[in-house]
Order: sequence, then structure tokens, then C-alpha cells
Amino acid sequence: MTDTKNADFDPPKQGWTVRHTDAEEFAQAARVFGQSLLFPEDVDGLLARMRPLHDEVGYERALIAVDEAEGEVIGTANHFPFDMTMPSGRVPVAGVTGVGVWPTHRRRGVLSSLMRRQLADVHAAGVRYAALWASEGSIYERFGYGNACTELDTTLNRPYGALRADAPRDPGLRVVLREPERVRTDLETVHEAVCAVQVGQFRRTKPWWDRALFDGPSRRGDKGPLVAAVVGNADGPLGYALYRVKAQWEDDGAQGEAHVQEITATTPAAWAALFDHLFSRDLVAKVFFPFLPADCPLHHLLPDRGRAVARHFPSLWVRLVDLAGALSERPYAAPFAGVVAVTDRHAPWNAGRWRIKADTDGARVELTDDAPDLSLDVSHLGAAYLGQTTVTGFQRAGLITEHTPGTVARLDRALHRIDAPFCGVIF
Ligand SMILES: CC(=O)SCCNC(=O)CCNC(=O)[C@H](O)C(C)(C)COP(=O)(O)OP(=O)(O)OC[C@H]1O[C@@H](n2cnc3c(N)ncnc32)[C@H](O)[C@@H]1OP(=O)(O)O
Repeated sequence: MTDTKNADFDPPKQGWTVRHTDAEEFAQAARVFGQSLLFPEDVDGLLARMRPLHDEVGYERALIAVDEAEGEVIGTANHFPFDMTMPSGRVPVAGVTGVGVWPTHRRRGVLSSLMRRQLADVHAAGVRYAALWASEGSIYERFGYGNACTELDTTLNRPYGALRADAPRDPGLRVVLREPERVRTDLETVHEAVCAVQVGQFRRTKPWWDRALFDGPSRRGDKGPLVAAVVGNADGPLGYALYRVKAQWEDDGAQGEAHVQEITATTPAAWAALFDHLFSRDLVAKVFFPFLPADCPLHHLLPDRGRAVARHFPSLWVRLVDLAGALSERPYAAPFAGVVAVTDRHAPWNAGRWRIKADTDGARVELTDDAPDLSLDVSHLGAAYLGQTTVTGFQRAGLITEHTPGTVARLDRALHRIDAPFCGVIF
């Protein structure tokens, strides 16, 4: 009798090894990442998109999990060495990306081993923070990440899109509409000015600009080419909107659309000029803004803000890799003193009782044996770190324990920031 046994279908062995990869082997990581995230491209297409971003920073941070029996890559995790604006200013942040596990090898702990190794690597490199965009909000809290930023996806119907009569308008401003590459320097100038102070944004290097301005068919879909509306005065550019239009005709006439990939400005009048430009495009009945800061001026500038259909969605998740370092270097809106007991399943160096004595220019953060005023997880502090998510929210949900009444309110007052964090770019 012929032996029809096919080793492919033997019961899976449970062993895998996590290790670093290199530029050559990166294709196997991309194969796993592409399949697990349901990307439409084949590996070559995916690599063409990913390579420029990774070539710039090297491949030494990329991790893979390799099935020991089959020798196949079954899991991946990577991170970009970002220069990101945090409450303390621009600091190194590990921008976690490329996380995926081969579909037949899920729920055996592969991701957990990759996350543990990545966290150890980032900590050993002296980087105090990690940040990511999550495909699903249920994955990363267990690894110490907290959702620290929500952004707005907003749609506006043009008939209601005219700005308030008292919106700031500066006759010295001019809006030009150009192909983005022609005004790239202006875009870079404005972005750099905003990004340097906008918590949640990372410095945009050349490959990231190339990615932002990429206008191939895969990006364009059924819309027109990417255009840049730049607003400025004699002193230079003050804002821009990158957008595409889409023609659409219904029985009652033109129902065209404008899809705004990115909009930002450095003065109120520049914001207003950009909105005026977008809302006055003939044949456009709807304007889509998939990424706006939670405190974007748009909603204040509308005569009836109820006409803007806005959805808050979670964007950045923040992980305090070095809790004491992160809490020490951050400025605080009000003084805080207290002992916070922190659990951290994956970074034991963060776990313990921390005495925090914070003031406007930083904090002293030391281990102590004293009784805690508050007990929480490192993920709660990651969520609250950017000053938008409150610790009070977790308390109301019954997820943390306040031992000394008033501690949570005092901590929130100290962590508060006036401006909403905003990233706007999925990495
Ligand atoms: C930053 C980014 O790149 S975001 C992109 C993340 N990648 C994806 O979403 C791609 C599709 N999904 C996958 O590839 C995988 O399912 C992953 C990466 C999400 C999880 O990998 P796995 O190897 O299955 O995870 P692992 O077995 O280590 O599970 C760890 C824990 O997370 C839980 N978990 C894993 N995936 C999920 C999920 N999608 N939703 C909820 N819980 C999850 C597990 O139940 C387990 O819980 P426990 O610690 O309480 O036991």
C-alpha cells in the first residue's frame, strides 16, 4: 500500500523562536503581515510600499517568530524609531507596526512572545514610550497600552458648510491650488511648525512625505488626483489641505465629493480660509474629513455644528515603557503628590508602589513601601499620559481602586492638557 501520509497535516508542534530579522528575510515577515491584515497586494506589491520607510531606518528592530519544526515565519512585529511630540516635547518613541501572526498559528501565544521581546528591546534601547494604532481595541491593553487619543471622522454636507459670519477672515491671505509636489516645500514647512508642538505627531521624513503624497491608482481609487490647497501670505505658508475630489451625478444634479486626506494650519484665519476653499468648490455636495483633531476649529466655525456628522474613533495607544522616566520628564498642569501602586504584567521594572511628587516642570518618581493612595495598571497611565483620557473614567467604570479619596481627581488635574493630541497618520 502506498504511504499517502502528508507531513503538512501532522498535528502542529508548539515550538517557535523569536529573533531579529534582516533586510533580506523581511519579505517573509511582509508575507505574514500582509496575509494576517488582509492586505490586497501580493508580497512584492507590499514590499514596494513598505521598503522605503524601512530602508531609511534599517531592519534591526524587526522581529519574527519562526516555527521550529517547519522553519516558516509565523509571526512578526516591528517598530519605527520615531521622533514624536509628547507632553515633554519631542522624544524618541517606538512606533509599533507590522504586527501579525499567520492565521493557522493564532492563539498559541506567538504575539505575546513577540510583544515581550519587543518591549525588552525598546527598554534596553533607553526609549521611554511605545505607541501604535490598533487593528482591534481588544488586543493591546493586556500588553500595557492604553488608548490615549481619539480623533474625529467628520462629514459635512455643503449646503450647511458655510462658516459663521464672524469666522476670522484675513484679506491678506491667499489660497493656491497646486499639484502637491509643486508646493512640497510649503507643505513641509507648515507640517514641521505644527508637528513640533502637536502632541501625537511624529517628524515626517522624506519617505513619509513620499508616502503622504503617493498618488498611484491603489491610493486614488475612484477619485481624482491628489491636490494641495495652500494658504499663506507674503511671509510664507500658514496652512494646507491635501484632498481629492470625486464626480457624482444624481437625478437632482451634482453630488460631488471632496475627500480631505490632511488639513492643518497655524492660525485661525488660515484654518477658515482652507474651509472656505473646500466648502466653495462647485459641484461638491459633501466634504469628508477622515482625520481631524478632537478640538479642530471646524466645529466652532460652523453656524450649526449639528450639521457636521462626527464620529470619535480611537487612534494612538501609548505604552509607558519606562514609567518612572516618562512620568518624571512630563510637565504637569497642577501639583500632585501621592503613592500610586502600578501593576505591569510584561514590564516588571515598572511594577510597584511609586511616590510621585509632580509640579509644572516635571516630577520626582521613586519606589516606596508606603501605602498607596491609588492602585491601577500601567495601561491606565498610558491612556492618561497625553492628557485627553481621564483616570476618572477608569474609576467610574470600576476598573481601578482609589484608596485615598480625591487622588484620582488630583491626578487628572495634574495630567490635563488644554490641547487634544492628534496623530492623523496610521503607521
Ligand atoms: C500595531 C499593529 O500592527 S496592529 C495589527 C495587529 N494585527 C492584526 O490584527 C492581524 C490579524 N490578527 C493577528 O495576526 C493575530 O490574531 C494577533 C496578532 C492579533 C494575535 O496573535 P496571537 O498569536 O493569536 O495572540 P496570542 O496567542 O499571543 O494572544 C495573546 C492574548 O491576546 C488575546 N488576543 C489575541 N488576539 C486577539 C484579538 N484579535 N482580540 C481580542 N483578544 C485577542 C488572546 O486571547 C490572548 O489573551 P490572554 O493573554 O488573556 O491569554
